Amino acid sequence: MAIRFEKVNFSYGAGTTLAQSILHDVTLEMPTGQVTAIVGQTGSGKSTLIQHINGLLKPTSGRVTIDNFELTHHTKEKELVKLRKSVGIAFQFPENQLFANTVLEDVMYAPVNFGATKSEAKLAAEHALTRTGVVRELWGKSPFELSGGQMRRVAMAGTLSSDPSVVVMDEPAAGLDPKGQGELLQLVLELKKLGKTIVIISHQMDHVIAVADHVVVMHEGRVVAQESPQILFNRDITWFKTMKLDLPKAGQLAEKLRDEGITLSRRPLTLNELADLINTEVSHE
Ligand SMILES: Nc1ncnc2c1ncn2[C@@H]1O[C@H](COP(=O)(O)OP(=O)(O)OP(=O)(O)O)[C@@H](O)[C@H]1O
Repeated sequence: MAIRFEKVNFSYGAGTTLAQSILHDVTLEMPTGQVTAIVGQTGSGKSTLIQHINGLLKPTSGRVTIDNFELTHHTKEKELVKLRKSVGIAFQFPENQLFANTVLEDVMYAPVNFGATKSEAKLAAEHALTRTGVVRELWGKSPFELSGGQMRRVAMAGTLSSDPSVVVMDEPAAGLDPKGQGELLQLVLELKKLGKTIVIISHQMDHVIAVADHVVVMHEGRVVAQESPQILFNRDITWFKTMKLDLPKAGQLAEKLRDEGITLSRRPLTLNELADLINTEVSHE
């Protein structure tokens, strides 16, 4: 599913005296079947932007097109059901996404909500939990008994269980240990192989280099770059400083890859390259 933003402006509290203008004239494209990373300093509007992809937020003006669905200020809530089935979002704070009595029930919620029978939903949930590395012993527990990293995996399973064609992840690696981060990046690449369109917000430039085909850079609510990582990471260092991006680390990584003869244009990275990049071990299964 191709995603296109055209001249999107967004204000929280639009039309009130407290209106806060956050997105300014955002025009961008997230290609079908590719991984788009959104980067930018804290408060640049990344989370606000991605909530437009499934209509949780609607543009104050402009429009978002997701395949043939058009989202504008005037789109009615009941029209959004179809869109929400196609677009799954894993939020920045998984604890806000979880609510059911058990892990399994939580992950079954989306498929049931979109019309699956209980047994179909259970199968889908079990599959998603396995895929995100949640061990069976945790399936009967309350999601609120889990560690931060486990909660994130369960929330991710809840996003995947309804098999959306677009998967949006807001800081999915936050709270995961290095091994968990490696597994998460592998999951992103697996989902891409399945043909999904993936949007990932990340502050970690090494992760961006490892998985992204396309990078959107946000600065103070505006898109200031949208290009391949190869082109982006060849920009002048002063540009990254202005955008307050963590370039030193990204720069070193790009340098290291070049030294080792791994060109950024070769996609996907092998598991060894990936492990090396994020300094951890990844499983070869
Ligand atoms: N529900 C809300 N109501 C009012 N203002 C909000 C709301 N959510 C976010 N904001 C404001 O919008 C701006 C952009 O926030 P947003 O969370 O989209 O940025 P971000 O780039 O995702 O930041 P971070 O990297 O810290 O997650 C910030 O100034 C934030 O305070």
